[in-house]
Amino acid sequence: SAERRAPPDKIAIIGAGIGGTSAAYYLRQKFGKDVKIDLFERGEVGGRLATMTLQGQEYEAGGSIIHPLNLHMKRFVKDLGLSAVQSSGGLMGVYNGETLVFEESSWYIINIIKLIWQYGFQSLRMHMWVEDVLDKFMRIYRYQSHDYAFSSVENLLHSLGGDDFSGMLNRTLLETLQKAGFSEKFLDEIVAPVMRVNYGQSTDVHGFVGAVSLTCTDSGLWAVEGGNKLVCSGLLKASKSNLISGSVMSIEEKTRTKQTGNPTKMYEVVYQTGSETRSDFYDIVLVATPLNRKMSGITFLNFDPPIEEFHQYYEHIVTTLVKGKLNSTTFSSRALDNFGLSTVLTTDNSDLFINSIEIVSSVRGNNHPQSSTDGTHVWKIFSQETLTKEQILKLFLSYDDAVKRQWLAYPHYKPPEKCPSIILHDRLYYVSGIECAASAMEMSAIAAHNAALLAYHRWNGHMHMIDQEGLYEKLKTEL
Ligand SMILES: Cc1cc2nc3c(=O)[nH]c(=O)nc-3n(C[C@H](O)[C@H](O)[C@H](O)COP(=O)(O)OP(=O)(O)OC[C@H]3O[C@@H](n4cnc5c(N)ncnc54)[C@H](O)[C@@H]3O)c2cc1C
Ligand SMILES: CC(C)=CCC/C(C)=C/CC/C(C)=C/CSC[C@H](N)C(=O)O
Repeated sequence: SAERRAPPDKIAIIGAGIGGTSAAYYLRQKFGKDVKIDLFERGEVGGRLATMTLQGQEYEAGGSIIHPLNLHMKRFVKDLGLSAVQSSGGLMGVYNGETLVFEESSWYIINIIKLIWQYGFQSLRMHMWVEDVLDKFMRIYRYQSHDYAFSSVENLLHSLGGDDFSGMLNRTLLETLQKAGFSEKFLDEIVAPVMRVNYGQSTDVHGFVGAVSLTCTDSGLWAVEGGNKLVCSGLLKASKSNLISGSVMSIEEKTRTKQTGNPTKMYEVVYQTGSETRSDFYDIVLVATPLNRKMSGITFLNFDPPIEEFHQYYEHIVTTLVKGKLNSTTFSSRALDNFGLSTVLTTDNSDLFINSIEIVSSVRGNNHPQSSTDGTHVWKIFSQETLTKEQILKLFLSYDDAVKRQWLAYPHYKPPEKCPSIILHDRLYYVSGIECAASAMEMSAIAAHNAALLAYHRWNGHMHMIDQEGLYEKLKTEL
């Protein structure tokens, strides 16, 4: 077996969302108990996994749903002793600004007949296309369980399914599905609404994020009881990392003399905590927060060549929770008693001021929308802009309370996509670059695992464990 160098003394991770906390977990697994890991967080542990409180109950405000085949998230929940709850399976409709162009039925067989009647076998074909992408995507778990790492997002995707797979970043979902023979009607009425609810965008996103988004039409979606952010606090604790509440301002490489007397290149991390500015030195640094358009306010000082800048902007999305009685006549001619839908998605119509509206349950409920005798529910609305009072009154006959949270939610996807480097500098790694492929909790966990493996192999000179070609064939026969 390959020789191992002494582990690093100190590692810094910037950002305590799911990316940063899972990086801490995997770094601890790889480098062992003696490495000091500092995790910097300027806001709340969880980042985009956060809850909002409405009338004393907490609801997911950011990352909400998890796919049944998101194996890292599944493993975290198990290892941390948390519980999963199934996401509610109410009925969905699609509104185009004038009418409901599609409505689910509570009868499975009626649903199938409706789908075939309206769209032929396109729904089935779409599921087959998505399952094919997902099948290839699942190979990452095998590669990571054998400790293989990738130095770029493109290499990672290429290892999963070759040129066709990494090439999905370069074509729009629309082009991809049109070429596969899907009709305009199906793309407008089914595919586009799914892109709007999940990524606040259109079918102009690239094919890979399109497929990830469409996996949300699978059954068995779930969430973490008590809130998805519990995974982050659990991983932080399990990794025995040291949380530093502060905002990282700059990173610079400097030569330091360690206790051993050897001059060593380290990164100086300067951060603001309360009114104080402090700094500390690290052997390895992982950045687990988007660097796009200076969103995270981190400056890389005196790097030659300079650390690249990432220009792609993040979509502004507003989550609004309203406890009230829906004005169902905004969407259909039916009164509330007869409405029956718990989710309304929307087509890509610029006159619409919402992307979606759905009934939600509190993170401590059993995730079946709390029953209501008077037609009042808690509704979650996604919109590009903050809703005005007039807009809320258009959606609701009456409401008791409303709260909102704004996000720079996920990248604006515009193929062809050139992903950021994972290796920003010798021992400086970028976890969040994976969001160029798709932004989701599981994607951050995969990127974190990859960055931890990459840092470990590069530290120990195990270059054969990085960007290995033909992994699928190589591992197919191994148990
Ligand atoms: C409204 C919404 C709905 C979503 N729904 C889903 C969903 O249903 N399912 C799903 O899988 N995904 C969903 N996502 C996406 C998912 O939430 C994100 O992909 C994921 O949470 C990103 O995690 P992260 O750790 O990579 O980044 P973040 O959670 O953004 O973590 C980065 C952290 O870094 C901190 N930070 C930034 N700059 C500094 C600094 N200078 N110093 C110190 N700390 C800093 C931030 O405060 C933040 O806590 C949704 C996202 C949003 C916004
Ligand atoms: C990575 C793979 C294979 C699957 C992840 C699928 C997934 C859960 C993607 C999340 C997409 C996303 C950003 C959804 C946002 S809105 C979700 C939901 N409708 C809500 O109510 O919050």
